[in-house]
Amino acid sequence: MQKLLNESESELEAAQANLRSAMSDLEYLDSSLSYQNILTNTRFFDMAKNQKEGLEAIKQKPYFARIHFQKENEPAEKLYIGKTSLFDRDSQEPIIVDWRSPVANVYYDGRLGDLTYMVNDEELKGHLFSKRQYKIENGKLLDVRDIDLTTNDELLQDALAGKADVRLTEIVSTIQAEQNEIIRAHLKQPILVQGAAGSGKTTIALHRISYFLYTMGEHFKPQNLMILAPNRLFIDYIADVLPELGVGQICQTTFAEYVQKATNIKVKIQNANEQLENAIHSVEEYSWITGMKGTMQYLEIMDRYIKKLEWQIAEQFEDIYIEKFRMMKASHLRRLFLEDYQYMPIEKRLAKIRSVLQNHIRQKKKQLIYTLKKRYDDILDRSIFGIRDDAKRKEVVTKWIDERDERLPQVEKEAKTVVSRYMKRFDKYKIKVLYRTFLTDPVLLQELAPSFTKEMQEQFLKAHEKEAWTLEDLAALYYLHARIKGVKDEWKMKVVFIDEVQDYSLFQLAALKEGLETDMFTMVGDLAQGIHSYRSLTEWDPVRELFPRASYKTLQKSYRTTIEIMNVANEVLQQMDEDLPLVEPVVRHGEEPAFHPMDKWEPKQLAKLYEEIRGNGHRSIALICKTAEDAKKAAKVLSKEGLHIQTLDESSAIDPDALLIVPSYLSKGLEFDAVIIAAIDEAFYDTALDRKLLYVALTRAMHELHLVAPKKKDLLLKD
Ligand SMILES: Nc1ncnc2c1ncn2[C@@H]1O[C@H](COP(=O)(O)OP(=O)(O)OP(=O)(O)O)[C@@H](O)[C@H]1O
Repeated sequence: MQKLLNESESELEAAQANLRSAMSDLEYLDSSLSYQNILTNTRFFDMAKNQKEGLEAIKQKPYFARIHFQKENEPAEKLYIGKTSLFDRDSQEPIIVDWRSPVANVYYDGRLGDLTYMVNDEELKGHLFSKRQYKIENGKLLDVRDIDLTTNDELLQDALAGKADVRLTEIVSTIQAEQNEIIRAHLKQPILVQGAAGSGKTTIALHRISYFLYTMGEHFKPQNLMILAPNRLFIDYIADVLPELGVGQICQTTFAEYVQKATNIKVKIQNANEQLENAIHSVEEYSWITGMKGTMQYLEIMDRYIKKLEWQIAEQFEDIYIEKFRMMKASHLRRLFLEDYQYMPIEKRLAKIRSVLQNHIRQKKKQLIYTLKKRYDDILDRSIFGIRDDAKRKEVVTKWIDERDERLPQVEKEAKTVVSRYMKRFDKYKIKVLYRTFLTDPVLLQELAPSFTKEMQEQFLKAHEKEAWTLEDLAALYYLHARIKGVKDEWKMKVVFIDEVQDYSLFQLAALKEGLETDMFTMVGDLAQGIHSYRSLTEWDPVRELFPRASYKTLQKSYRTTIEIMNVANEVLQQMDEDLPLVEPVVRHGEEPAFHPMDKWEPKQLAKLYEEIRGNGHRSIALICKTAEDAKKAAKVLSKEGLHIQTLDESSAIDPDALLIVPSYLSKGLEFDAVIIAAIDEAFYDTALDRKLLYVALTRAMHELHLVAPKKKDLLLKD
């Protein structure tokens, strides 16, 4: 590797020198030639630079596994697997194969013995003699182990015993077979994953992106991929993994952010977590509206609205004329709009009709001018030869010539402007105004939502008296925008990865699918953590109906927590209304979660507990409360003790050295070495929402869990 690195360095230097001389040649060479020259040399320079950086990145840990493998009808070989591939310069033989390459699948998936694997949709056969794992750090080989089915995956055990860095890391060396199946599942098809807390959903989604770009990179640029995460905090949390996996430049955003950018509609939306807080405190009025706005029923209402607009437009088509000559019939234009171009967004259809008309009129105009000229010629002929009286003849001929000379340019001019004038009748839509009109106009509401009772209509109108925007409205705005204006190419991602998909409504997913015109979605989520379920998904069947091509997978093993912590979390999971299977922790033991009875905030005691946890060697430690209000209180109380604390909100950048104070719902997706759940002022009640909030909080802990409350039942646990 050092030899390759040296070579690569000299190549880079050479490329740099070439580029420099290409630049200096710019002045006296023919400009297009020198431009070419610079372009080629820049490309060489970039390649050399990437290669050198790639080599440097893997130098300290070039590979993590080796397979002794024989492809059918070929000699057996020993293949080393690493994060990127490395080839012998002379023979072009692989020295290290990339973990994403087809043959590496054998390492993740294959049992020892005869097996099959796929290359470019073709099934190949082979025989696997052995799988070997290496532990290499800083260029030193620390351990070597042969693995097969019977031995426990010690590398995995090691990895899981590691410390959380308040960041997600890549797991290429310990990907498990069930996870590998999802990472490598058919890339051109959608996939939906129900995975238990800590089963690696987020991690897998990120590895699938890396695998996707490796395999399909020729057809898809990273800019065409989008990952939708719940909030900025979460994006920050995953941000480091993508470059580590060799993936940069992919759009990482939230649904709300994406919609506002793609539609260019700026609205201040009520935060989903504020809505959630309202739900926790049961203060939201008319909560049926929030739920309803996420359903396919609401999508149908929007469809009806769009139909109505279409008819209004269709009615405005009239025959189009130049002078008294009809250029195109209204009925034809209407048919183009309502039928032939129906697959396009409304404004795109109108633009298309405009250009069709323009072309058509350009053709027709030539004919028209020809006909008119001919008519004048005939008349002039007749006048010249038919009128005897000189004066009279002169008068008539002049009249016709004057008329002709005035009329023909007029027709030319008319032909140029008629389409623009004609199309002026069609206004450009303002989506926000359009949608607000629907929310506030009783007649329109009655027409579009006939199934609403009188009372529902009244509540609906009342709820929208004041202009306010929620996440649900964004889905509707996006849908209307997509159907009326169409999503611009730069925002039309071709492949979408959604984490925490249980927090989406069906309408949100349908709107995205419609706007992006693709179903290539990788969706991962967990219904047991569906804390927004009053407005989002409570089962997967409707999603599977929406994505009929999607494969559906489940992950039941949790890699995050110890058996002891998972047992407590499972006790809460069992109380949920949904019939969800218990989570199986991978075999890893730890301390029994400790219960510390506390009737009111005891800052000294909590500070002592925190110090004890730190004393056990843990670094990322969170104190989770049910609500933001409670978290604020905890922060106030504890900061008086002089502890270094940070209260997390959605846009926080996590301080790895602080005691993190987090409201339960915001902790979703994150993980910490140790977690203290404090239900001192606000207990978790026996409601669907509280059970989920508590479950989320419990499953954040990797190694240690402490429960602080007046009574165990405040945490929904038995004494
Ligand atoms: N195969 C694996 N090898 C090593 N670590 C793994 C593996 N799979 C998952 N992990 C680790 O388990 C933890 C949980 O993973 P991740 O956060 O992706 O799970 P999740 O299903 O998204 O969890 P949640 O639903 O709770 O957000 C992470 O620390 C991850 O690195």
